[in-house]
Amino acid sequence: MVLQAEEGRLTTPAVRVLVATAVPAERDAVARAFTGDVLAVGVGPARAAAGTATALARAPYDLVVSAGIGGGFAPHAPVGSLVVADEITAADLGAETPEGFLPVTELGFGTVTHRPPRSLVRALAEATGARTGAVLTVSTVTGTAARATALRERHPTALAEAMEGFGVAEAAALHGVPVLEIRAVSNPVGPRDRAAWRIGEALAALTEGFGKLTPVLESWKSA
Ligand SMILES: O=C(O)c1cccc(C(=O)CC[C@H]2O[C@@H](n3cnc4c(=O)[nH]cnc43)[C@H](O)[C@@H]2O)c1
Repeated sequence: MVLQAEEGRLTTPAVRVLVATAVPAERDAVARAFTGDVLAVGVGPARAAAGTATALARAPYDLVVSAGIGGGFAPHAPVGSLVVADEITAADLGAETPEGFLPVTELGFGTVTHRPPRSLVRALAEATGARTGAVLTVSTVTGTAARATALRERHPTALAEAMEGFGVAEAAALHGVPVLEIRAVSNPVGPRDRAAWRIGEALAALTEGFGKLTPVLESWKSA
């Protein structure tokens, strides 16, 4: 490991973190509390993968974080709560069959799940008070109770859904970089009621969570 001279002392270099959000409002909420690189890469897994892969090709990073607001599965992840993913799963990448949904892995292709470093997830949850569980990546925001129930039945540990985590994780995996996903819950997963989304509350929770992140990342890097 290269050592840096800082005020006459030798220190280990800071952990290099890339945070990828979907939209600028999420980027700004993270950047209010966090000094690493924060990029708004766009909405959906494809834009998120492309934007993250481009950033990773330009500079070296130790960790990539997919972050933003998300839908929470009630009652496990209420509005305003923070979720750190112990599993980032593409929930609609596969095939429908008369017998039900088949993930691409059961069709013989690719992957549908990425797992963030367990010790880091645990440490972050302790530091921030976040809940830990699966965060699902969907290309279509869930808009019915039936779909919410089907997703929880298929993914019993799911706490939240969002639209970018799996894309960010695929890009990170291609570059051999560990990944995290952190979501602040703005709305329940279920019947669509966009007017009821508590975006301000969720963005404030995101800022507060990232304010507690840096010491955890520093001790993880040096561990
Ligand atoms: O209108 C605004 O001011 C505003 C500010 C910040 C973010 C937004 C978004 O619309 C972000 C879209 C982003 O949010 C994720 N998301 C949020 N809730 C859900 C959900 O229930 N299911 C899936 N995704 C959700 C998602 O990652 C979107 O990319 C607006």
